[in-house]
Amino acid sequence: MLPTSADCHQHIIEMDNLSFNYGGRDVIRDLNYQVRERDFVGVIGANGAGKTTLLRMIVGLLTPTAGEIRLFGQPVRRFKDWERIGYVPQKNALNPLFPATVREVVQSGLYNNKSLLRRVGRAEQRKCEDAMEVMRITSIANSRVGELSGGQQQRVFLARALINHPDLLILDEPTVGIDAETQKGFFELITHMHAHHHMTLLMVSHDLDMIHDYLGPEPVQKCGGVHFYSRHSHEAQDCAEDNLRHTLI
Ligand SMILES: Nc1ncnc2c1ncn2[C@@H]1O[C@H](COP(=O)(O)OP(=O)(O)OP(=O)(O)O)[C@@H](O)[C@H]1O
Repeated sequence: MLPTSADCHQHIIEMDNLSFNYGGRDVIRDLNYQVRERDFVGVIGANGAGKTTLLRMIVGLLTPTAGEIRLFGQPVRRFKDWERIGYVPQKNALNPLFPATVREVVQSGLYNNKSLLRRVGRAEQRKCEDAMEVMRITSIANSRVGELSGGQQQRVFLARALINHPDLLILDEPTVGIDAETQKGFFELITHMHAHHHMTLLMVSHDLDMIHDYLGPEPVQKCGGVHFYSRHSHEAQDCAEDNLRHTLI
């Protein structure tokens, strides 16, 4: 049977009957949702609805009370390909004495956090310079990251997440504390990466205008107070091509 437009792309994140509670109080209850390759999923909800809790389960920092999450088909607890995923948590406030420079922190994204101060080759330096340029932090490349403002630090962590061109980018309120111009540039960048480079994105945001403009007016799924908005890049065209390939092979 030929794939339909709904199923011709790999599931990147699968959440099956997922629940989480803190001390017996349900935060996420019985969530079933799949993020497919090339989806851009926006997660909206009031403060305390459970959005950060959900992202922390997806990246393996919290264990579900019930149900399962799979990443690229693997249960999270067995998943090893973390370099395929860029994750920027909410509020990365750093100790002012944190010794690394902006450049070193951005470069560390190449090594999945294994070594902050490892030597890098020319191609890797180029990637780092590109990521810093995109996030407009080149002029502070040699500053100690602990001494920067919250918004500047956030841009450093975004550059670090982008440096590897991850297959899946997970962002928890990525533009909080960032000035309007950089915010606009950042949204242009991620929507471009979605539409033209087919990156898969999962983003928690309170920016309803951006979510509605890019992802549409209605959520595709709701779980308690957590609402999911979604848009797929080039769905019809890609799937028509895939169907054709299936027919020809
Ligand atoms: N470690 C914890 N122990 C107990 N309760 C917690 C813990 N962390 C979060 N909570 C509670 O779980 C609920 C969900 O929190 P979560 O941070 O996931 O919400 P959120 O939707 O991301 O909120 P916000 O928009 O404010 O970031 C909140 O009521 C919060 O108080």
